Formats: sequence, structure tokens, C-alpha cells
Amino acid sequence: MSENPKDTAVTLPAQSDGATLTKDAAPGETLLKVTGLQKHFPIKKGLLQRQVGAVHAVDGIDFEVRAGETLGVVGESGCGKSTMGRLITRLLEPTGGKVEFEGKDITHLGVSGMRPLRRDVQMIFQDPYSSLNPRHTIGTIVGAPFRLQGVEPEGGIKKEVQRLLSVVGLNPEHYNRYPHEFSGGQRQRIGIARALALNPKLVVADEPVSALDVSIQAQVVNLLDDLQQELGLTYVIIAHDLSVVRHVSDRIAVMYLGKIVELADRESLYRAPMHPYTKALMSAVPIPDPRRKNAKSERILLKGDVPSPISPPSGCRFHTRCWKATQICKTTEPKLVELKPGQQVACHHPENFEDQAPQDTVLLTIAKEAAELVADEVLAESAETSAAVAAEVAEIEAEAAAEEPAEAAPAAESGNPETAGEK
Ligand SMILES: Nc1ncnc2c1ncn2[C@@H]1O[C@H](COP(=O)(O)OP(=O)(O)OP(=O)(O)O)[C@@H](O)[C@H]1O
Repeated sequence: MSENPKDTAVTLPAQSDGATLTKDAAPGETLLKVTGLQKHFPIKKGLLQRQVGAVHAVDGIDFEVRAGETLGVVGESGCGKSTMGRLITRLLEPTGGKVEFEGKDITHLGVSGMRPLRRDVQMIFQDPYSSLNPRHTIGTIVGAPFRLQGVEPEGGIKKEVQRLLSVVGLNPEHYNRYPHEFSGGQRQRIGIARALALNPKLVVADEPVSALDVSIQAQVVNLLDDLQQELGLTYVIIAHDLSVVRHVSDRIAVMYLGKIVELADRESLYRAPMHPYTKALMSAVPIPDPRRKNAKSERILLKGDVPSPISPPSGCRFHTRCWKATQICKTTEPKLVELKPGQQVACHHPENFEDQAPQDTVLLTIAKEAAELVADEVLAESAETSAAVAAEVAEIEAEAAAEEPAEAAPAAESGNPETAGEK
């Protein structure tokens, strides 16, 4: 069986059902919009199962997914990525906020209301070993969505399933085999075939390759990429580090403890990350660059684990691990704002940009400890770039100020009665 997706010609799925094939949102238009999305899992204790607290897994996030794009979502384990994925596919009921798909509010749709959406939005799961029922043949597994939705493809389910298997680079003759007869990469291809069966508009892939050997990861990522080109799919790809999403994403959202801390197009994020957490995540991804062969390690080591989402830190949630944290970070939550076109960030002291709270200069003790884990080069570079941006902004402001009196002068000359007599 070929593991190479390039060996397989990708063809559009047969038109089995007109309703599933309508691509309503034109490329670039908003397909999915999320506003203030929250999921708090209650913590219950005792015989009476009283609620004693809540896990703030997703705690008020806003973003949109545009038709035809790939949005990568990254963050450490436990930051709420999977919960977010399950919320937008409506496998979980949100605690608060709104989810809109093609302009329609789907936040609290019931089973029947969700039926058409189940075709349009599909999920690929992390573990290809546990997400496939070992007692079913792959023909049954990939054909299940047709049976569940009561869809009869042209030429029958078997023919369509075999076609889907070949689309994802599997041998259609292996229709009657069981999951254990396939390798990890092949099983993930089965999961992908199942997700594509009903010709969805949005595919949410939760850590689609993290359970696979590194050598197989690139093949599966390439397959997803090829399928997107051929079928015009829209993806949300969830991963715990940037190495998986960096090549395939158009935009990347960085999550930390239930919040989005930075959301930017891929180029901007890689060229000049603005949130210190993004910078730390990026420093953990080895970049093969011969020019940097002899350079000292610039790795940023984050102190400790992610704090508990049961009682997240006050203010900026990253302040307990950030080397730039000052008092304002502890007390005031920074909003996610667009500081540069196409780059939103939630930080009082962003990297590669003018300080948003320049008056607040005294580092927290915790930040001084965190700074010890950050390479000197990184600290120096950070200070340098922020100073450069600040100087640039000051220059622009000075230029604007110099232009202003010239424009204002005629009005003052002609119209100010107090000064008129002094002439
Ligand atoms: N059903 C649940 N009940 C209670 N807590 C939950 C539930 N599902 C997730 N959580 C908690 O919510 C938080 C976010 O979990 P989630 O799985 O979304 O994070 P993640 O970023 O996807 O991490 P990972 O990569 O490890 O899956 C974690 O603290 C997790 O323990």
C-alpha cells in the first residue's frame, strides 16, 4: 500500500447529494465565526455531587475561519485546543458565547437542527488507534457517515468508499480489512477518508499527526494539503507545537490557558512574533539554518507547567511564566487587539512592537526568575526590536506633530480674537 499521497490522483467526490456539495461561502469569506466562546467543565464533589468549581478550558475566545484557508491552532497541552475543536464541531455544548457557521447561529442547535451541519463539519482525531472501531472493517468505518445520514451515493456505498480509499492513498481492494492490519499512517488515512465521505466544508483536525512516526507525519500533512487544494476544503488544524502547522497554515492562533494570545497570518507570526509566549513556542522549534550553526542556543525555556485552568492567574494568564511581566500584567487582562494589520495580540509588553504600557517598568520578581531561563541574546534582541519600533513610532508622531501647526496656523491667525489685537 502506498504511503505516498503524491502517488494518488485526487478526484472530486461523486455528486451524491446536491445539498452537501454547495460551497456557499466564497474563498476568503467567513465560514465560521466564534464570539466570546466559553467552556467551563463543572467540578463536582461529595454524595450530592455539588459543584465546587470549574475547569476554565476555553474562556472567551473570538476568531473566524475563512473559506478555503487553514487556521492552525497551537498551544501547550491543556490549553483548551481540543475543547475548542469540539465546541466548533458542536460535539460539546458551549457554556457561553456564540458559534456561527455560514452566518447561521449554531451555538445551541438541537439534534435535528445539527443534522445538516454534521455533513458540513467533520473532525479528524488525534489517535488513529483508538478512533477506529477494531471490530469493523474499514469499508464499514468509512461508509458509516453515509448510513448515519441516510445518504445513498451514486453507484452505491461500496463503490464510493473504495473511491475515497484511493483518494487518500489506500488500496481500495483492502475494503474488507480491519484497522489492526494497517500502520499508524494508514489508519490516519482511513480517518481522513471517513471525514471526507460526506464532502464537508470544514474539517477540524485535532493533532492529526502527533501519534505518528515523524517520517510519516509529513506524508499525512502533505495529503491534507493536497486534498485541500483539490477539494477546496477549509481546515482548522490543532497541534501542540508549531512544527506541524507552520507549513500548512495560512493563519495561526496561539492559545494559552483557554485564551487566544496571538492570532496572525503565518508570515507575520514567523517574521515577528508579538506575544512572548509565541516567541517561546517558536524558539522550541528547531529551524535548520546553516548560518545559525555556530550561534549560541536561543531557546527560551518556560518556567514550570501551565497553571491550573481551575483558577487561572489574574490579569494576563501568562504573567506567571513571562520574563517581561510587570504589575499591570498581574492586575489587568490585556485584550486581543490588532496591533499590526493581520496580527492580533493580547499583551501589555509585546515583542517587536511598541510597549503598550511603557509607564509600567518594574519587573515582577517572578519575571526576573523567568528571565534567567531566557538566553541573553533573546533578551537583548527583544529590547532592541521594541526600542526600534518605539523609535519608529516616535518619529511618525513627531512628523505628524510637525505637520499639524502648519495646517492649524491659518485658522488661528484669522479666527482667534484674543490674539488678533497682538498683531
Ligand atoms: N470532559 C472534561 N471534563 C473536565 N475537564 C476537562 C474535560 N475535557 C477537558 N478538560 C480539561 O480542560 C482543559 C483543556 O483540555 P483540552 O483537552 O481542551 O486541552 P488541549 O490543549 O487540547 O490539551 P491536549 O493537547 O493535552 O489534549 C484541561 O485542563 C483538561 O483537563
